[in-house]
Amino acid sequence: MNSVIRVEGLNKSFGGKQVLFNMGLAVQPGEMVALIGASGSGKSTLLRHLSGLACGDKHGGSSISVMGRSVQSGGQLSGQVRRLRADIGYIFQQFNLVGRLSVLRNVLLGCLGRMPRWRGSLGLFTPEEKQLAMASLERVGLADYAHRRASTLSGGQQQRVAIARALTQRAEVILADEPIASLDPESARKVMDILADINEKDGKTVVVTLHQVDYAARYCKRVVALKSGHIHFDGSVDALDGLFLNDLYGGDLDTSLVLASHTARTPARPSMSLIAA
Ligand SMILES: Nc1ncnc2c1ncn2[C@@H]1O[C@H](COP(=O)(O)OP(=O)(O)OP(=O)(O)O)[C@@H](O)[C@H]1O
Repeated sequence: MNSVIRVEGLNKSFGGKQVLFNMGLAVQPGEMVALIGASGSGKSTLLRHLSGLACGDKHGGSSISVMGRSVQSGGQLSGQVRRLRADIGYIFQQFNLVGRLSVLRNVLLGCLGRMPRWRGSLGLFTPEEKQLAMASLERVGLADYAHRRASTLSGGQQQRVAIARALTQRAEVILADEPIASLDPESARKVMDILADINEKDGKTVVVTLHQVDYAARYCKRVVALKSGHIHFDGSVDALDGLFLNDLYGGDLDTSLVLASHTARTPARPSMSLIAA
């Protein structure tokens, strides 16, 4: 099967300090992969390279492609990276919404990558685009909030708006960088439920960086663990036992939490219809 994301030989340095080392990664279409690792291990940096928000070092002949199209190679962004970004939805820890705009306007911004620039700059969206944006808001349980200012929503709601924007973008690949790091447990669960639903029902490929290993265990079958800029482990979530996590995090982790949720993973997650604002 052709990988939807392929990384080969990626090195990255900041001011002479190398932070990613010869990374290689292949993600298949429809996978939901958790990127875990201690703070500073390189998770966000790797994710930023996948969408061309950062460029690898020139040496080492690195290459990154998404959906068979080059994002960058040899430390240079591809000329088609802007077009390619239309297929990549990026979810940020701090949501990246325009607070003074309505929720619906924010979601419509997802259309910009696929419409003529002049129409985008005038904010002229077609009825079909508005319909898609409303359907995306419905999907994340926030249709009733469409005309509210984005800044008036809670953090969890804003993150769901950001996901609705990625849905409206019709992104095939969703990269989520610490999407639940600043959310309370209930909001975090809703956000992860939505990402899992999009992965399962729409077959979108999801790569999500997570600090909370219990969420990785609950929502992802595959885990890629980074340690000091190296891929330390890439395989089944079943490997997440206490010994493994102590080694990865240097003992700075409550593994009882992880193992409890890992074994309690079997009960089905609530259906999307149960996700309320
Ligand atoms: N723009 C930058 N300039 C200099 N150093 C950077 C920059 N971005 C990241 N780094 C360094 O790269 C390394 C990896 O950082 P990164 O943010 O990718 O780690 P992380 O695993 O995502 O951490 P966290 O979980 O805390 O977000 C760290 O040493 C960090 O200080």
